[in-house]
Amino acid sequence: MSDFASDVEKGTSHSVSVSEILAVRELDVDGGTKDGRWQKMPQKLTEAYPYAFTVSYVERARQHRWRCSDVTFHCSEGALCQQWIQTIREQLTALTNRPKHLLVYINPYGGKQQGKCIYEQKVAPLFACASISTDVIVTENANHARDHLKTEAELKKYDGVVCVGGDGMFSEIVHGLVSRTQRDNGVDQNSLEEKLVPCTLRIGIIPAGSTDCICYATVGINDPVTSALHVIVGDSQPMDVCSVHHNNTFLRYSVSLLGYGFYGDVLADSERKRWMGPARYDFSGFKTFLTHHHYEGAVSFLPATDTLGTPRDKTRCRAGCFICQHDGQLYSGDSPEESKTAPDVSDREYEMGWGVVRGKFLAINAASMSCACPRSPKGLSPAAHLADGTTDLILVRKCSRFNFLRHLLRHTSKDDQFDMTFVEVHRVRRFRFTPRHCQNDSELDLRENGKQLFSQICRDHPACSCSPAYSSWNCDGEILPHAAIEVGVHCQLIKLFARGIEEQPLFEDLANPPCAL
Ligand SMILES: CCCCCCCCCCCCC/C=C/[C@@H](O)[C@H](CO)NC(=O)CCCCCCCCCCCCCCC
Ligand SMILES: Nc1ncnc2c1ncn2[C@@H]1O[C@H](COP(=O)(O)OP(=O)(O)OP(=O)(O)O)[C@@H](O)[C@H]1O
Ligand SMILES: [Ca+2]
Repeated sequence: MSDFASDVEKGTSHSVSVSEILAVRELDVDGGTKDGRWQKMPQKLTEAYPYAFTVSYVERARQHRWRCSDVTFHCSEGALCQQWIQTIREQLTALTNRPKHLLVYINPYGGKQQGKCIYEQKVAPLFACASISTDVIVTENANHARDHLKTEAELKKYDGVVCVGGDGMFSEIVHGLVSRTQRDNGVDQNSLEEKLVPCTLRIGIIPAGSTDCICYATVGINDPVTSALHVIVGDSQPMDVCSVHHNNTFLRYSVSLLGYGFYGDVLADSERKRWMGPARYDFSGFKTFLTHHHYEGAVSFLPATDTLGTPRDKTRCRAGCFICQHDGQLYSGDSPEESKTAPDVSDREYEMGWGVVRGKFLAINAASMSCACPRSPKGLSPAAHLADGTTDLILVRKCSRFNFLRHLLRHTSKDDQFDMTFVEVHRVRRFRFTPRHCQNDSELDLRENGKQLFSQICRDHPACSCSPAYSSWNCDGEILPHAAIEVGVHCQLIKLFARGIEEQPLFEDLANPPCAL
């Protein structure tokens, strides 16, 4: 290496794994790169080493943030410089997991309405630097991306689909891709017993929404540059998907939260206040907390008795998670065949052993992943796993406002939100909810009439303590049209351009090195 000088200070060594190199580009002797970028170089250096190339690579910063950094190598011989560039390019080409052509959907109205600007300023230049070509669609209405993926998109052309937006936009992509995959494979989504076919295309999320909880749980932060870099290096994170049915009819898919009672009411109220932006959830949350409605019904569930983890574990789902690598299964040997026997919702042997809980509930939540977000850094179910084939069913029984507030507050501290007499949590593969007053198919009419009646009464008598008979299900931020639902978890149905949250203790130490004498 004596013919080279790097612009990394002499004496410090720095190694970057090829898998985290984003691109390599040649520099002109005058300091300009062949791709038009310009870089200032000291004159002495250019005289001694007139040839140079720059390597762009992933650098880790605080709180799971990734940044694109450059290091330039100067060289005295042109042929040697070319050889290095060529070799690095060959190494990068050999990385087959990296996407080359992506389909990008931008929601211009999500979150703070910054989607387009975020993509153009922060993400597109990185994709270009990594030689990724894109077809970009700015959505014109809700469900544009879902319907395009479902029916029109020429999926064979792409190595992945990227959405710029929030959890709602991600949900559109999931619905489009999963439905398309089932249709192409002749699978009927209406049957809860059918084993769904996993999607082959990976999904990237460039966060530009209000909650971005999928990004938090899969990357550790909602930062557009970090997410773009995870796409470029071709990361892959499998994820469970819940299917939600009503009377053997498919309603929706869910990947994060299915919430009835508190979170359903917060969402229903907040939808009318979209103009407030992300603050609508805090406003409606406060209002819903004060109304303190409870709902009566029965929850039946199939516990995941054969699973490796529990919702009260201290360990967390992190990059390379052992539990997710084994589909959450307890298995006795190392044979790959054995580890592939993950039960899906279609397995009949699991028909036995259902549990039932009846009562009055303030909230019924099913968290398929932690649902960590800035409002609750550890999430609704801190020990939930991204890809173990289960969801954590959290039942919060009717209790005083004071106790419910204590429970909510624990989502923001280290204290255990499940360690309360009125809260129970079960790790399940499947569950059903039947509201108390639901007896026949006219539930929806009853629900709508009942809701209107009660909301009228409560508007007229704001201080009254009556609770309406029905709440709504919050399904990843969308309201479901039915209260009675049946839910099944489909293990690892989709894959994201992510790797799970990386443990970071080493970085924190390096960033604040101890003083040397
Ligand atoms: C006292 C403070 C307690 C704070 C407790 C906060 C717990 C927050 C847990 C958030 C869980 C988010 C789950 C993610 C669901 C997403 O699929 C979905 C789509 O993006 N987002 C929402 O539905 C958006 C749901 C947003 C829900 C926000 C709830 C805010 C509650 C505020 C309660 C205030 C009580 C104050 C009493 C003085
Ligand atoms: N062009 C559009 N016009 C109106 N709505 C759209 C458009 N494109 C997408 N949508 C819808 O906007 C909804 C909200 O978008 P998105 O998820 O990006 O932001 P958000 O709701 O602010 O964030 P979060 O879901 O994280 O809370 C989605 O459900 C999506 O279906
Ligand atoms: Ca899960």
